[in-house]
Amino acid sequence: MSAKLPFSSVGIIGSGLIGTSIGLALSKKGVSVTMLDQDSRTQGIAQALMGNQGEEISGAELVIAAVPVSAFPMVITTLERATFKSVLIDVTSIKIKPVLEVSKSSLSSSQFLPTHPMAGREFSGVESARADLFEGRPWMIDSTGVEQQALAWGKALIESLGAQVIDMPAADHDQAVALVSHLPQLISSLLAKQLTGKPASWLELSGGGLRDTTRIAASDPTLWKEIIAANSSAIAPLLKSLASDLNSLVSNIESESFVAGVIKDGQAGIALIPGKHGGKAREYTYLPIVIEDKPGQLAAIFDECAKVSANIEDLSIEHSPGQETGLITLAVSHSDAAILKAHLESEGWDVHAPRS
Ligand SMILES: NC(=O)C1=CN([C@@H]2O[C@H](COP(=O)(O)OP(=O)(O)OC[C@H]3O[C@@H](n4cnc5c(N)ncnc54)[C@H](O)[C@@H]3O)[C@@H](O)[C@H]2O)C=CC1
Ligand SMILES: O=C(O)C(=O)Cc1ccc(O)cc1
Repeated sequence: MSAKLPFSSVGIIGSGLIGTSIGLALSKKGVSVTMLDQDSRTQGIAQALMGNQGEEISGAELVIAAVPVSAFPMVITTLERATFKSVLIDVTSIKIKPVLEVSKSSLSSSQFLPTHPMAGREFSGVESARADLFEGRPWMIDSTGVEQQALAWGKALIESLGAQVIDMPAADHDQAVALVSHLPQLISSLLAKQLTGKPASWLELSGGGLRDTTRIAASDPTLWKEIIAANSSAIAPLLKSLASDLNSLVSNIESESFVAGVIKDGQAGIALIPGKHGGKAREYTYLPIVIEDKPGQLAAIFDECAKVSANIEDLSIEHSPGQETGLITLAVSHSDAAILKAHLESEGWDVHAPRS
């Protein structure tokens, strides 16, 4: 039994990005983890990563369903057949649907904790899994009607992975993620689509702005088509509102004051996004450092940060083709910025004036 966790064995159904990331983090804490997947190759890799043999899933104290939205009913059927009586947790990106599906099954609704980690990557699959994926991220649960032990186990699991529990009703969650996750995914995909068929020489000019706004366009269409379909009623009004804003912009694109208003409204919106631990909006200092285009520069900067205990909150790298130098910008706290700038300069790095 792990020192901190109230359970010692976990079965994870779905050995992709999310399932294997949870498994890796739990294995590191001494929990016995059994990985299952419909794909035997994937299951083999995931189980090998856990460093143990795996056991019968029906014997696990806690089962986590980490499958696509459409596969959750199959997980329910598997557990029904195994007369599974213990705690079940899911991680699917929408919440009303799985709650309804469990309520219609012979599984106990009070032993089922619906959850959603607001962490992930644009790359799916077992190969993309990382034990630290959930560190510092919000992880939604809906505790409505959930029995005490199931709730305590779910919270212990989430907190042990370094995530922050946010309890809200499934219906509120689905409205919220339509805005903060599903709309951004669709906009990112539509934006990236505009790039197809354009001259490669134009795309060579791409900077951080395009990269920031299109990163999640690399996401898996199979996974996302199901998420969007399951939450379409919450997403549709947001798309209509956006379409109306786009139409107004098209009509007023020649008006400087209208465009200034669009940019200003965006500033007001971005200021509302909380910092990485769900606290107040970001207040970082951005430190630009010129680096040479040779291997090891990034690692060397991280090493210097560690020497003065500077915590990197975020970073961006700008690099033009054929250029022998690049620019790395570190986002750090105000106090870390001053210490880090002085330290890097004393070590001979080319550090430029910080900006807020
Ligand atoms: N990708 C992301 O960033 C996030 C995904 N999620 C949710 O987590 C769930 C898993 O997503 P990912 O790990 O990204 O997907 P993934 O595609 O990396 O992994 C899903 C795995 O489930 C397996 N699978 C499908 N049907 C199965 C079945 N009936 N029985 C056993 N295994 C089955 C697939 O073979 C695949 O290995 C999804 O419901 C998704 O909405 C939640 C938060 C973030
Ligand atoms: O990569 C990102 O920034 C994400 O936002 C990943 C993500 C994808 C799906 C979810 O349900 C939650 C998070």
